[in-house]
Amino acid sequence: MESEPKPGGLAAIKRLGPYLRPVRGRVIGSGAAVLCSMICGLAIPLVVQRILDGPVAERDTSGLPWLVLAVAALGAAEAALFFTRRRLISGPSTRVEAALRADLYAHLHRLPIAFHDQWQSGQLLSRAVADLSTIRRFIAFAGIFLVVNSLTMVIGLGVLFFLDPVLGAITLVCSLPLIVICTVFESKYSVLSRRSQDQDGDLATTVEESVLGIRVLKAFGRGPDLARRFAEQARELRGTELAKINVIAVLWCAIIMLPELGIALQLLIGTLGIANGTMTIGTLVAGITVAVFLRWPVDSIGWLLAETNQTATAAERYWEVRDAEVTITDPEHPRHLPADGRGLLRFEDVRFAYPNGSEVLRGIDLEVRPGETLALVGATGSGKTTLTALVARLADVTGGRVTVDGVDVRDVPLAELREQVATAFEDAVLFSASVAENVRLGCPDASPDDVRTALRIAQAEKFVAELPWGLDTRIGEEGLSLSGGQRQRLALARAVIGRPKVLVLDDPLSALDVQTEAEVEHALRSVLSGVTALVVAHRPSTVQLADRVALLDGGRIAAVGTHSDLLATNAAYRNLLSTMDAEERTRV
Ligand SMILES: Nc1ncnc2c1ncn2[C@@H]1O[C@H](COP(=O)(O)OP(=O)(O)OP(=O)(O)O)[C@@H](O)[C@H]1O
Repeated sequence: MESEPKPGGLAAIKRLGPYLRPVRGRVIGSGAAVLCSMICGLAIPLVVQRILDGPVAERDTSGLPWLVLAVAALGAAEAALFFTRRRLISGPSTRVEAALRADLYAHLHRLPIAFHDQWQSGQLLSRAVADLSTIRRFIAFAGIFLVVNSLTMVIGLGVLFFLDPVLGAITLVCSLPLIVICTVFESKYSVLSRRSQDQDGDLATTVEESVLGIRVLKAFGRGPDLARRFAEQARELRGTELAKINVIAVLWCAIIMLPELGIALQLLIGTLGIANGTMTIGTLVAGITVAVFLRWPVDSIGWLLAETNQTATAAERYWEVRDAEVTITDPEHPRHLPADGRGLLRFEDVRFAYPNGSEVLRGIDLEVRPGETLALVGATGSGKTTLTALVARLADVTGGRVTVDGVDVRDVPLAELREQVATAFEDAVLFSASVAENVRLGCPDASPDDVRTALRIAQAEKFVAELPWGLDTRIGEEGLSLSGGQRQRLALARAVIGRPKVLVLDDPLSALDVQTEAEVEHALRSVLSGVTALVVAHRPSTVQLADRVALLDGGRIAAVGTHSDLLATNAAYRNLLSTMDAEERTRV
C-alpha cells in the first residue's frame, strides 16, 4: 500500500479544522501562554544589559535590587506560563484525537464490504492508532511551537536590532540559509515519511495476519517463512527510518552550525565595537544572551518541521479512509417491509460484477417462498456467496433487483432490512466477549430468555451450560478456545435470535458433524417454521434437508426443484452431488 505523497499535505491538516473548532479557545490560549513565556525569556537579557551598563559599569548598586527582582519575576512568569500551556492543551488534544478516532471507526462500519476486501487491516489499524497519535502530538505540541517559535525568532531578531542593528543583521544573515535548507529538507522528508508510515502499516498487517492465522501457520510449519517475511519488512522499514535520520542529520548540522557561527561573529564585531567605543559591554552580553535564547526556537525548527511533515502524512492517510465512498446507504425515499409480510424472497434478473472482475451473476431469477428452505448449490466459485450477500445488501446488485415481500431491498432502511434478514457466514467470527454478548449481537434488546431460546434452536444450549461460567463465559479472541462446530452454533444462535423473516446461511454448518448438523437444521425448521431460508450447501446431507434446491451455473440458475426431481432429471446436478459426496467421504 505504498504511495508517494500527494501535494497538499498541509491541506489535509487544514481539514482537521472542524475538529479543532470546539477547542480553539484553549488551543489559542495555550499558544498565547507559550508566546508570552518566550517574551518573558527574551526580556531578561534587556534587564541584564541594564545591570551591566548601570550598576556594574558605574559601580553603583542602588538600583540593583529592582533589576534583580525583575529578572526573578520574569523567570517565574516564564515558568508559570509554560506550565499553563501544558494544562490548557492536554484536554483538547486528547479530545480531538478521540473524536477523530470515533468518526473513523464509525466510517469503517459504514463502508461496504468491497472497501474492506481491498484494504489490508494492518493499514487501517496503523491509521486508527499511530497516525492519530501523531496528529494529537502535533496539536498538543509541534503545531503550537511551530507558530510560537517562528514568532519568537521574529521578536528575538527585533530585540537584537533594537539592541544593535549590526548584531541583528549578523543573526539575520546567518539564519537565511536555513530557510533554503529547510525547503529542500521538506520535500525529501515528506517522501520518506509517507513511505515509513505505509511500511509501518504493512508490518502491522503481517503481525495481525500471523496472530489470527497462528494455527494454520503452526500446522504447516510456516512460522519461519513468515518470520523471514516479517524480518524483510522490518529491514525495509529500518532502511527508510535510517534515510529519514540521514536527512534530519544534515538539517541538524546546519541548524547547529549557523547560529554558532552567528554568535562567533557577534563576539568578534561586538568586541571590536567595545574597543572602538561604539558598543557597550551590556549590549554585547545582552545580544549574545538573546542569540543563545534563540537557539531553542532555531534548533527545534528541524524537529518541528519533521513532526509537521509526519502529521501531514498522517492526516492524508486518515482522510484517504474517511473519503472512501459509502456506497451502500439508506434510501432517500424509504419504503418499509409490510408488517404482515411472510418473507417472500425474490431475485429478478439479478446481475453482479465485482469492481475489478467480470460479471459473476448474469441474470438470476429465483423465488424462495415464505417459510421455505431453499438450498443453493453450484461449483466452487460459481457465485453462491456473492448471491447471498445481495439479500442483506452487503453488496448491491449491478443489475436487476432483490425483493423481500415485494419491496426492493435497496428501498428499505438498512437497519430494518438487517433486522428482517439475518445472515450467518461460513466463517463463524466471534468477538472477545461473553457467550451472551456474542449471541446478543444479533438483537441487542434480547432478554436472557431469548438468548437461551436461540441457543436451544442452534443446539448450543448444552455445551454452553457446560462452560465454566455458562452464558457469562468470555470466549477468547475470535472464540479460538471453542471448537469449530461450537463457534458455528453460536453464530447460528446470533442469526436466529432476532426472529428474522429471512435467514441467509452461507454454509454455516460446514464444521459440524453430520449428526449435529441434522439436529441444528431440524430444530431450525421446527421452531422457525415461518422463516424463509436460503442456504448455501456444500454437502448432500444439507441439500436433503431443504424443501427445494437451486443449481447455480454460469452465473444463472440452471435448474430448480426438489432434490429427488433434480437427481432424476438433471445430469449436471447428479455430477455435482457425486463430487460433493466424494468430498464428504474424504472429510469423514
Ligand atoms: N471481492 C472480490 N473481488 C473480485 N472477485 C471476487 C471477490 N469475491 C469473490 N470473487 C470472485 O467471484 C466469483 C464467485 O465467488 P463466490 O465466493 O461467490 O463463489 P462461491 O460459489 O461461493 O464459491 P465457494 O463454493 O468456493 O464458496 C469467484 O470467481 C471469485 O473469485
